[in-house]
Amino acid sequence: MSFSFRIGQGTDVHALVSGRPLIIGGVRIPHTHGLQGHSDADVLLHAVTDAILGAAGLGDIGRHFPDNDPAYKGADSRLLLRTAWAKVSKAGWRVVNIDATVHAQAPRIAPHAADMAANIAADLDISPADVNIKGKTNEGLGYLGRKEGIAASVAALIVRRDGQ
Ligand SMILES: Nc1ccn([C@@H]2O[C@H](COP(=O)(O)O)[C@@H](O)[C@H]2O)c(=O)n1
Ligand SMILES: C[C@@]1(CO)OP(=O)(O)OP(=O)(O)OC[C@H]1O
Repeated sequence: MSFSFRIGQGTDVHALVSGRPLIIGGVRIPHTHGLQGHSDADVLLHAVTDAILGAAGLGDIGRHFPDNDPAYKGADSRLLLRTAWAKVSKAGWRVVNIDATVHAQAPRIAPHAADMAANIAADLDISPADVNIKGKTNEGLGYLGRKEGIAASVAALIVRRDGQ
């Protein structure tokens, strides 16, 4: 029996604005500002979605959920992630692990990392132990350091038994 492994990577960035809730990894975090976007602007889930789609060779989030489609206005990004995962798993893939970094000068990510990992693991049908979430400041530098936005970068490894 042989297996094929593929890696994918995803990145995303959204602007921080007042008057929006801050939702990262499906966790609503009390904060002065939230992320702007067509959907709920969950920067981490968008990067995870791109990473699994990329690993499977299925394009990107905008191809599957166009940001000019009214259907996705205010969309819950967990639903988008689950929909993308359904397409990837239909092609026979399983996720081995997810490693993610949220680039945020503020707020702190560490207190919420376990809840974010639990959400992502539930949506990808894996164990929370296979999802690692890290927070990093930008050391005050650039647009991230000025708290004008939050970015995320994600690596995903997927596996499929050959012949499927
Ligand atoms: N938004 C953030 C930023 C950082 N952390 C935690 O602090 C550690 C040090 O971060 P530096 O950017 O100063 O290297 C980092 O490893 C995280 O544990 C965080 O939780 N949230
Ligand atoms: C999530 C989608 C959904 O329309 O919109 P946004 O919330 O604007 O997010 P972005 O990462 O800029 O683009 C991807 C889109 O698919």
